[in-house]
Amino acid sequence: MFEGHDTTASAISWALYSLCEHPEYQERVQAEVDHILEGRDSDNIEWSDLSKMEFLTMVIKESMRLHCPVPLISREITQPLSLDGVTIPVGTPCTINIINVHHNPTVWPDPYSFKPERFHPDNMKDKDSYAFIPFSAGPRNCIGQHFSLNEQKVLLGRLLRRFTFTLDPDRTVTKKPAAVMRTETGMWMIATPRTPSL
Ligand code: HEM
Repeated sequence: MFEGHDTTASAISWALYSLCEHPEYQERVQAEVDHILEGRDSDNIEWSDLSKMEFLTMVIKESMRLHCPVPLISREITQPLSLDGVTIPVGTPCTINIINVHHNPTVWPDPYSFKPERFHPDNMKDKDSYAFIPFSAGPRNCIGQHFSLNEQKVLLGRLLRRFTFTLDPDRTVTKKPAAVMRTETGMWMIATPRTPSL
């Protein structure tokens, strides 16, 4: 359940949260989805639509950078590791804090701001491949990452086609890092139906 369900549920929730905080980006995603579905008699998102969701993809990645659906992962040192003159012995537990990696200001300027443009391919071409590791990296990285990205695109695309989301002003959203990034008391939103042209 952790890998296949909770992670993607967290990613989708936090992406919607950021889109509530930035209505201009929410409108841009809606315009992209409306454009893709324009003139069709169904809101079904087809396989061939997924690659056209360029801005939504940037939103999803920026949200996973900012909110880190999996906040940290653990490993154990299997061979002596020399780091800045210190040798770390075999058997040492090692935590890779994904939140810190994703908020390093030398790699991600203004790291606490939500800026989907960071993930425009032109802005990513010189980035280190370990700068963005929501799915971990290396031989034991996430086997479901492509599935999850597609699932997020379908879910968010369909939700934003039908509704505009705003945060409930009476409920504060507070992050609670756990095995996945949760909230202290839930993430309350208001979904207002919209009427895009079919
Ligand atoms: C936003 C969604 C997801 C995120 C952020 C995510 C993140 C991760 C991370 C960080 C790891 C490495 C864990 C570690 O080394 O301790 C991992 C491993 C794994 N994930 Fe995902 N995951 C997501 C979705 C999925 C989905 C949808 C599936 C299955 C359909 C999946 C299946 C797995 C499996 C089986 C592993 C273990 C791989 C191994 O140890 O070789 N994940 N995931």
